[in-house]
Amino acid sequence: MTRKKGGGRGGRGGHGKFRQKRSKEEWEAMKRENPDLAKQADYKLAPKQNAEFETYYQGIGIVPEEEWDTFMTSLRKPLPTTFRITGSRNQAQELLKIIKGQYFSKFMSRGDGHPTLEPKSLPWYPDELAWQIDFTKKEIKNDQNLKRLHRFLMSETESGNISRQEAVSMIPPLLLEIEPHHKILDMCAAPGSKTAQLIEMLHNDENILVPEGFVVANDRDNKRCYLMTHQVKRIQSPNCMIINHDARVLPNMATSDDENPQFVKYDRVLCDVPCSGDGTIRKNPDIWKRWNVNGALNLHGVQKKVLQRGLELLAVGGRLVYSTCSLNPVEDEAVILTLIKQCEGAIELVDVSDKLTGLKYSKGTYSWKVRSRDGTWYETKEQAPEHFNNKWETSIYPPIILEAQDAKLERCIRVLPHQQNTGAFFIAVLQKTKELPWNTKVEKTAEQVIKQRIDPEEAKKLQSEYEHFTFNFTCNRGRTSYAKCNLCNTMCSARNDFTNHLSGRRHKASLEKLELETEKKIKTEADEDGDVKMETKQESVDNENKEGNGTVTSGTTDDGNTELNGNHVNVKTEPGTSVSIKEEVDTASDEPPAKRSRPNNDGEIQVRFTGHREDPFYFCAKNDPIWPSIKNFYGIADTFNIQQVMYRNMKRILYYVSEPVRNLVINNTDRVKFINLGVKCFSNAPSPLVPDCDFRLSQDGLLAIQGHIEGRRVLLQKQDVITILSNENPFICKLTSKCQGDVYALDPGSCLFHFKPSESDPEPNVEIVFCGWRGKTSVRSFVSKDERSHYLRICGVELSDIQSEVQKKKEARDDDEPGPSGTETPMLVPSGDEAELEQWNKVTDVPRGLEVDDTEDSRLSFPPVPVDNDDKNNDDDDNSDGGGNNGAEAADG
Ligand SMILES: C[S@@+](CC[C@H](N)C(=O)[O-])C[C@H]1O[C@@H](n2cnc3c(N)ncnc32)[C@H](O)[C@@H]1O
Repeated sequence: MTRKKGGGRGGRGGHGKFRQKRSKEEWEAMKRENPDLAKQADYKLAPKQNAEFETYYQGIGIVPEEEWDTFMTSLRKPLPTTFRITGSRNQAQELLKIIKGQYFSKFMSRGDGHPTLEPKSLPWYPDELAWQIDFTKKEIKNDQNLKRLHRFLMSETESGNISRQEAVSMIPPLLLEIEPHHKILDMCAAPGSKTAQLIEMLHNDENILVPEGFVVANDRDNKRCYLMTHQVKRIQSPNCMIINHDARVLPNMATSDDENPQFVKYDRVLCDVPCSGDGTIRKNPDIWKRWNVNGALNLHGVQKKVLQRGLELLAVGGRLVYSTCSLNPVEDEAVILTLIKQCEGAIELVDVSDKLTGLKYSKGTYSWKVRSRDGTWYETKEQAPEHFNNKWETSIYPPIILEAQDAKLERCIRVLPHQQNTGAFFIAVLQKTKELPWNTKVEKTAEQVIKQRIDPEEAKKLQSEYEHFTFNFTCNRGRTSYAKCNLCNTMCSARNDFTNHLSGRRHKASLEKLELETEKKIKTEADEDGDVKMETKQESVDNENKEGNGTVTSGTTDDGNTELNGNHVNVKTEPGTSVSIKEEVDTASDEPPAKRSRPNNDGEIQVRFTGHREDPFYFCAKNDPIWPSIKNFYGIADTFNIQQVMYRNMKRILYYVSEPVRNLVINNTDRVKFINLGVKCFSNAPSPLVPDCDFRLSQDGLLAIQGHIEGRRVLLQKQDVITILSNENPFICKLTSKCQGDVYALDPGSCLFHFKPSESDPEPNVEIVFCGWRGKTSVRSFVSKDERSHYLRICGVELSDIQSEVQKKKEARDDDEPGPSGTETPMLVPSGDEAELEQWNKVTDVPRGLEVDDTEDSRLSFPPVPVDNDDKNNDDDDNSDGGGNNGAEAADG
């Protein structure tokens, strides 16, 4: 019998009959007729109470008794609004000036009987770039007086210049102290608010257009990876890649395709693990209903394994931040302490108390208790009944005081909601001081082992008995600290892990596979004389990987062991050969190489990743035939490496990635499931006006590549920026005389507009670079409407100044009068009411080429409308090119 999704009382995510979708009217009727039922059905109306939650946290003692009531009261209130100003330092400072001057000052004291807005900058966030307003998002949205602020926040968020993020969630990236050269791993990254912050920090130095470092953002949930793509895309960084793996077994990434490749060790790791989330109860009131003590107990194991893998991938000297939005020590200190003990001095908690000046928080706790669902408290494993201990891990119990002191657990940070009106959060900063004990390269010989063992006879016996294992007896007071299975690359950290592994399916399968492989090798490599060339077992496994038939990557599995990670892609091979992605791309051709991911029956080895199947990533070859025309047309310097340009399906949209990102992709396609990377830098949009080049610049990747572009650059004065951005297609003669000269000197086609502050034109104190089009008699910009608004704001333009023009245009449209030929079209900037905003969206999103034409004959010369339907790399809502179908909107191009 199958149960309907979401149906059934107590079913996963369902509140039985209450959980059906209702229209607004139905809700209203239900509230009138049966308020009790309505309350139960709507978690927003349900009482914010949970007796088990209260008893538990009162019993645990992380909130001082005298603060308990304030703590509970604050948990029941909705969250205030917080945001960060992003972007390069200069851009951020300019926007900050505008926010303070034009938005906040007006709302500081409204004098209309309403409470004032009182925005506060978060004292612990550098340069006044993070702000809190004690109004909820909804209050801001619904208050007529705050409409303008609301629209500003929305528009600047969409253009990526501010990020609406919970205050506490900004702390972990901050504590990672990112520098431009850092290799950064975000293990559980979706939906990506912290990833975005990490990428921004990587790009903090505006003198470095493409930093050396990179961000690998991973999430196990395939769908959430796509959510993250949207979040990350706003930042337009060629230094980031999104991958899709279980963080417990996150594959190693090779830095080369040598026989013995080096694997990436990250300088910074963010381990923002899945958690019970009770710290987000203010934002997610449904947690009141479903919280119980088992939530944390269930997650403790996963959290430990993700952290363990993070520490394995961290470079010695590197820093890892572990964080949860849970208040529960079982998910917090218990996880940290376990790993500190397990790592035997290789990691330590960092004291960051001086890094967060002004943040109120509680220090990590030394003691807690474990509670079962029947309400019994346990302080030690010994107190708990056997059935309880069989179910839960030993590491959930509190430590003895000395252990907690040794580990310096007080260095952990727990932010409580009432301390400064935020969500609750836990953060621990760890430093890796030496290699982890189970990763040390020196493996003990049987003789050494015997010397250090309490029971040398048993060690000797074990070592000779289990040929695939290496035993390490060097620590833990003479007890076996681990046995490593060299066959499966599995770490067994306790005696029962070892026996479980031996009898487990994985080990048996590996043994069988090894036998089969050895047999096969013996057969195929027997020469005519019957000589047999034997391979070592390790070589056999290595070769297997090179052929794309399984990848040896270590990772930690459900049972805490490290295993072979069977993540795979389809690698097209002729029988007996292996084709690397490098070889494919070096064969320059206009056609994409054969699809690597398409299975076929001859010679292709099919190996699978989970989730949505991704199109492959192809990199252009050095001598790629598409390149000379682009290079010549835009005057691209020789410093630009065409091999960093990538495409996915057809060479219609070209993406740019940083060099380290490219190298990681080409060396790891058979190990890693890449979801998204690169920024769009060129797209194919042929025009009869531009016979020499079919590719047009794209705003997304412009900042990353503009340093290499020597031609087709028009220097603007501030007045020109305003003219171009506030009109759809202004005549060239409306530009300043110097600018007119530059534009007339260009042939029609895609170009780059550049404003640099100078002595004569000092404001705004920030460079502005955007894509545009030089038509026959007019120019236009190719940037999204939100970006246009942003740059105009930076230039000090009050959008309402051109409101009347919008109104005129709107009226003309309403009367169904076509726009007069030979006139330029005023920009449609949103002003006051929703209707106008709607109109703005409508108009700027529709291809309007013919309508806004500025010369009679140019109507005939519109380029065919290129539809970016193979732009799968980025998601569908790409409006960065002025919205609508690319190219077709060009004024007269
Ligand atoms: C707390 S959320 C991360 C929030 C994110 N860091 C941010 O700031 O937007 C936890 C994430 O972990 C992911 N996740 C759960 N189990 C995982 C696993 N075993 N490996 C990797 N990701 C996992 C979930 O899909 C979820 O997106």
